[in-house]
Amino acid sequence: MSNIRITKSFSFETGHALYGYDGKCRNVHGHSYKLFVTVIGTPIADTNHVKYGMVIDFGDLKKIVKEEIVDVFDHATVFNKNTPHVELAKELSNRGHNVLLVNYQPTSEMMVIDFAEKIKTRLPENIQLYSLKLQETATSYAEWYASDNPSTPLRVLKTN
Ligand SMILES: Nc1nc2c(c(=O)[nH]1)N=C([C@H](O)[C@H](O)COP(=O)(O)OP(=O)(O)OP(=O)(O)O)CN2
Ligand SMILES: [Zn+2]
Repeated sequence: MSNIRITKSFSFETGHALYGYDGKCRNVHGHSYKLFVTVIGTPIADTNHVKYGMVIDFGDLKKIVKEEIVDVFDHATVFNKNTPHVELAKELSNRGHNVLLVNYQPTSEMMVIDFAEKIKTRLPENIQLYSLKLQETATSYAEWYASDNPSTPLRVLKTN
C-alpha cells in the first residue's frame, strides 16, 4: 500500500510580542495565523473497517489539533515567561485576559516547533507527522519537516 500525505488547515487569532526584538513586533500585536498540518501513513486496507480508505479521519486529526493548539492559542496573547513580559502577562491575566506563557520567544519558528511536539504526542502509532506550516502574515511563514528533524538519532551498531 502506498504512503499518502494528507493535510488539514486551521486558523486562529493570537496576540504576541517579541521581547528585545529590534523592530515593530516588539509591541503587543496580533496575527490571523493559518496552520497546515500534514501527516503521512497508509490508507486502512480493511474493507470492514469504518475508516476504510483513510490514513486518519480528517475529523480525528481536527480533534487533536483543536485540543492541542487551536483551543489553547485562539484569542490568547502569548508571552515568553523568561522575559520581563511575564509581569505584563500576570497583570493582564489578573484582569481576566486570556494570556499564555511559553518558555520560548513566540516567533513563528518557535511556535511551529512547540506545535510539532504537541501534535506528535497525540497521533496514533501508525501515523507520522510529516510537516507543519505556520503562516503568520500573508507574506511570512515557518515550516517544520520531520525529515529535517529526526527525533531518534540513528544508533551505530558495532558488528564486533
Ligand atoms: N524570522 C521571523 N521574523 C519575524 C517574525 C517571526 O516570527 N520570525 N515575526 C515578526 C512579527 O511578529 C510580524 O510577524 C511581522 O512580520 P513581517 O513579515 O515582517 O510583517 P510585515 O507586516 O512587515 O510584512 P510585509 O508583508 O513585508 O509588509 C517579525 N519578524
Ligand atoms: Zn507578530
